Amino acid sequence: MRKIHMFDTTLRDGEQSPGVHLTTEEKVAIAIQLEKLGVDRIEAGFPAASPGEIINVQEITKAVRNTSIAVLARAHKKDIEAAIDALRGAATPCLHIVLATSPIHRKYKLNMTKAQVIETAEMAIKFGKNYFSEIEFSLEDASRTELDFMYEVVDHAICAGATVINLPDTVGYASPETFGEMFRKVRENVPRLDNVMLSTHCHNDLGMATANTMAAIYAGVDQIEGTINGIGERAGNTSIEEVALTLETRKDLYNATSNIVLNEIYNTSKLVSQYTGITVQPNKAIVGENAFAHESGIHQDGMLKESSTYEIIKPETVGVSSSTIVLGKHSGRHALKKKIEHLGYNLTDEELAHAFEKFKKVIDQKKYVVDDDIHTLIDEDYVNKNTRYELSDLVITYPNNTVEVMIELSDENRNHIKATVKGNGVIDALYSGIDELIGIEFQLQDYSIRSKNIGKDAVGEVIVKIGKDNQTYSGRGMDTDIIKASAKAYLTAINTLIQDNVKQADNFTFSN
Ligand SMILES: CC(=O)SCCNC(=O)CCNC(=O)[C@H](O)C(C)(C)COP(=O)(O)OP(=O)(O)OC[C@H]1O[C@@H](n2cnc3c(N)ncnc32)[C@H](O)[C@@H]1OP(=O)(O)O
Ligand SMILES: CC(C)C(=O)C(=O)O
Ligand SMILES: [Mg+2]
Repeated sequence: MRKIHMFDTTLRDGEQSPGVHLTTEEKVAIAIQLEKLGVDRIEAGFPAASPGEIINVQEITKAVRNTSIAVLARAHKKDIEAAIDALRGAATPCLHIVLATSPIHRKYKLNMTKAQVIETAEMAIKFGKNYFSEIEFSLEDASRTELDFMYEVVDHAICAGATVINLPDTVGYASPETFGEMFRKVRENVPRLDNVMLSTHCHNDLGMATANTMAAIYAGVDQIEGTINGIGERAGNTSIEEVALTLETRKDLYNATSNIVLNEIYNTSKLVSQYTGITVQPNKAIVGENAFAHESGIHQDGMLKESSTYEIIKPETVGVSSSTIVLGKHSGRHALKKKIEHLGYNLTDEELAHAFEKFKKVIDQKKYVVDDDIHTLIDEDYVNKNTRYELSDLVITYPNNTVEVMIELSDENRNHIKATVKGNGVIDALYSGIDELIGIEFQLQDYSIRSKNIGKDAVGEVIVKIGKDNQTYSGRGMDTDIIKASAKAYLTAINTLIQDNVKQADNFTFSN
């Protein structure tokens, strides 16, 4: 199987995203993470851009020793000198020289003839070759360059010493049907390409950066260039994570792989988003918030039965902890049942049908149904109906600097039972008293408390989880008195435990 060389330009083309300016520390932190991700080469910056950029690259070359570091320069002596300065201490440096070749760029931007373009490229590569063994030469705007001229430039560049030839789709003009063909033709017409690496670099102006990159891989390129989260000039670059996952998922088609450590993808995406300030769109492939979220009933049902029905990538593969089931307007009974079980309830089919009917009414009024809504719609009909033990009285005293709780419960036959217990704090005494009265063994797994609104008289909400025989039961209690809320939550969980056993849902996270 072929190995595709992954050239990451998050710190160069990615930093060309409008509004992005990374500090030295941020660039170094991203470079370290890119090395962990397993990219083969990191383009660390454009040293001629500013004295600070030279320092940025120098710091990166100190921190990253096992991954090749490249920098970009125009076909200009002073740009190459800045690159020499920046890469002086690098372990495996690469000089990347760019010069446009398309008629539009030659005429309007460079004001150069074809012969001048070839001469300028040759001079720059030969000058760079005195300092670097690895030189990448990019024919900027290659996808809009005449093929015959492209062959000529590529051949001259290789003769001058280029070790990588990069044919970029600088303005995102290419389409997969013809882009792959361009690489086949250039290989056929420039035999010397067999001795160097052939690369591509795509932009996303028409939303086809990854598609074009995959077409180039299919046509035989050795290296692809891209950025994390697809950031970059204008609409951005090919996103490295999309290519890595396409190779992983479609080995049957591309018969190629990469050195990317897939489960570092999500962490890397988060880091880049945090430092660049560019948020990832929720529906972005692989790293978007919704990439592993399922909202509609038919999909959720399929997912719960067998995740491969609706997921071609397992979230853990890219470092995401789990898929998400989002309860919304389009959700169905299977998802609701799973959610209800996840919250610690076990309903009969009839109760579930009733809860589902109520759920559909609630969702017509709200965009999302959160855990509170589910608790409310079930507690109204179910928990309250099945209550065995209820709090009937509670007295808290503090004799001689200790805590003592007198608790009275009514049981299912409306008999009143009482206990007075000392404890290490009110909740400890309260829960010990309840344990003594009910006499069932279980473990308190979790206790949490929060305020439902603002002010001294706010309603406190307590959620507890208790466990017995590898099963978990939860209970919720609300009261302006948080001790009473604690007692109610504990009793609800105990009533559910007594009533039956409920298995916790696994493998799925529910959004709330
Ligand atoms: C496709 C890409 O992404 S290429 C990389 C783009 N990245 C950057 O430009 C970031 C860093 N750039 C910079 O900081 C500045 O542009 C600098 C320092 C490099 C140059 O600044 P200036 O000298 O003021 O020139 P300016 O950027 O305004 O114009 C570009 C000049 O370079 C020339 N030029 C453009 N590309 C190239 C090239 N590949 N090789 C040689 N000359 C080039 C242009 O024709 C123009 O020349 P002119 O002044 O004779 O008309
Ligand atoms: C420097 C080159 C490779 C580039 O960024 C482009 O052509 O888009
Ligand atoms: Mg680019």
